[in-house]
Amino acid sequence: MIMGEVRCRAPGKIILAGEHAVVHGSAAVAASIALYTSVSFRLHQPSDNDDTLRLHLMDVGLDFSWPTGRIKDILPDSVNSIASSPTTCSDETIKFIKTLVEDHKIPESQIGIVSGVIAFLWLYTCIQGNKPATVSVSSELPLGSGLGSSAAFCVSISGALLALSDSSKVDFSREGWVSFGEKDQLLANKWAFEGEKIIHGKPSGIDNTVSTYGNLIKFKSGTLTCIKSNMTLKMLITNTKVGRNTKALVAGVSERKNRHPDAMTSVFTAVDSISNELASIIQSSSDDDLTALTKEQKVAELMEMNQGLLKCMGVSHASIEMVLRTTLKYKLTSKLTGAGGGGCVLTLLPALLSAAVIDEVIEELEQCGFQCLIADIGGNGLEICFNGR
Ligand SMILES: Nc1ncnc2c1ncn2[C@@H]1O[C@H](COP(=O)(O)OP(=O)(O)O)[C@@H](O)[C@H]1O
Ligand SMILES: C[C@@](O)(CCOP(=O)(O)O)CC(=O)O
Ligand SMILES: [Mg+2]
Repeated sequence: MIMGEVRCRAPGKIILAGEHAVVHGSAAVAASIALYTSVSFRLHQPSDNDDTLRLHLMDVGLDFSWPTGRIKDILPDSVNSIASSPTTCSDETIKFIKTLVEDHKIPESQIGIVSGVIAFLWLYTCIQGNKPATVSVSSELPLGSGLGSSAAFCVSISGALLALSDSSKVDFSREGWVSFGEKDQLLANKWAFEGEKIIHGKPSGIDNTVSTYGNLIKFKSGTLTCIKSNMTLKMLITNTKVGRNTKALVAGVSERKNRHPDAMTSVFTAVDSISNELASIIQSSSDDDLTALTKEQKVAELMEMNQGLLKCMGVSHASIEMVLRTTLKYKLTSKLTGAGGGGCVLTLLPALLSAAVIDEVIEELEQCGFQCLIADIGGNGLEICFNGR
């Protein structure tokens, strides 16, 4: 068994209702999707004769390396952190970490990656100190598209770093991909939230939570409720491929709230009701086909209402509206998912919708330059696999 090497993976997510409003205390409903970010983490052995921390970001083709002495010089305090006590990176420390990232040239077109590298360095130094190692990250998720790549990045990295930390209680004897134990999940989720703070500015915590725990969840003010559902929920995910940045969109909604506090509070309250109703519909057991049909129609209506309110928040986009119009031609309901401003849109695919119609919709959307996918909803969360087995 190789004790200095581990792989972890964490899924992306879709938000069925409540994005943005959840940052302001409303309920939201989210599900994990079967697209994963994977991290391989290997601690260097003395025989490697390599005293550097290496980070390979395969999706963007960027490689970073820092001599461990340089990390210690720049971040003398965080290397004394305790892996079992997640802590927030101060604005001042972010500036110090930036100087480490600036050791490397990042093309202007990939500047969004800087916040991810800062989050990585914060998590790494807090959990592993300044040990030399090689970390590689690759993802099946499109980055910056509303499917929670930032959370999957932070969760998979936190999981891998914690698994090889000095205080790790992870059971190394298990084979294949296995879930984390309850305590390890809790800790990985807390650290991932700290990473998300660096990338999102003011995250609600829903993305890291659904990525850690998987399944279908309701989330409100930091509290997670698992949703048990026997309803078949099939969603088409359309990526408009319009790039956007969650941090800027979240900040934009807060600014709108500051300008119109009463109106925006009412919008958030309405979203709260929508999420709660959606959660109870998908939770309720349906015994006959008629009930299933009614439930589906209600879900569609709630999605439509939520989309209207997201537009009120200022996070829709011409490309999103284009997807809405296109799917409406087929009497299908869509809403943006994640931060909006471009990114991905969900379309509810009713259980009785024929495969031919689905193909037709996809073809029309792809002719607009969008990319469509249908992913399994509500699978596993953070998982670990030990190499050499
Ligand atoms: N696989 C990855 N490799 C490098 N950075 C990543 C990866 N996944 C996520 N990130 C970081 O997360 C950012 C995208 O997060 P965000 O804007 O919240 O969009 P989303 O979470 O919807 O994909 C990227 O710009 C990068 O900083
Ligand atoms: C807009 C928000 O509700 C979800 C953002 O998701 P994503 O980063 O766009 O995948 C922000 C949050 O809840 O932290
Ligand atoms: Mg994100």
